[in-house]
Amino acid sequence: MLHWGYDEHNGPAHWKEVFPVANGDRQSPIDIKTEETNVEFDDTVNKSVLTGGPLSGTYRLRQVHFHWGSSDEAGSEHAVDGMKYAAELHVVHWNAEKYSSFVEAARQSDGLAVMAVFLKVGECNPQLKKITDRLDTIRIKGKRALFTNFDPSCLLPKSLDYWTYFGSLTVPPLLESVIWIVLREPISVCSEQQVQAQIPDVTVSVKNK
Ligand SMILES: COc1cccc(N2C=Cc3cc(S(N)(=O)=O)sc3S2(=O)=O)c1
Ligand SMILES: [Zn+2]
Repeated sequence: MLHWGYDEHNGPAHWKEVFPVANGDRQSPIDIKTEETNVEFDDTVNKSVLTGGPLSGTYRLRQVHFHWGSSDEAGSEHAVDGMKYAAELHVVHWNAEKYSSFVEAARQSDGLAVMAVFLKVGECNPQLKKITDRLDTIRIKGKRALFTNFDPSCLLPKSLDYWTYFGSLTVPPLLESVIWIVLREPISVCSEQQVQAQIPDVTVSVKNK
């Protein structure tokens, strides 16, 4: 396998040939089975509130990127009760309190925290417009768009209910260093905001200056 990808010759079935951690016990993505998961609440106060979530300490924003597929039915990486969404937004952070660099953090079991937000096709999303308007400039895999003062929290849905689990990067190097926070409520994107990338399933990264 020359370089990992999503084709027959270099797709997920082959990744373990170069990244043996693919056979690990906390590989992502997973299919979230809601009937088996409790949304965590801190019930030590008189009304249930989510406090701090699963993270101890603060995780520094590293990058935001999307995953999508060649159809609206199978673009997300995680699934909920077997159902996939049109796309999935990942907001990648690293534990800058405990580790001195992102690459070092990426090798630690509590080094990374990625918030995943599902995208469904519906009304146009004015917040997402800041990114989708720029997708035309990064149609080719590997190209990057630089944004200044981009606050990813503007992309979040109303409810911050989430599922969380200890997992991995979903693409090579597949490091088992990610605390996943998967939001239950999807955000919407309209078809005009979807750029048909020349290579489906390409992951584009948006990096702030
Ligand atoms: C040592 O080089 C490293 C170390 C750690 C991460 C990466 N990266 C490559 C894959 C990858 C996968 C991500 S996902 N889809 O699970 O959110 S985030 C991410 S990355 O940070 O760009 C490169
Ligand atoms: Zn991702």
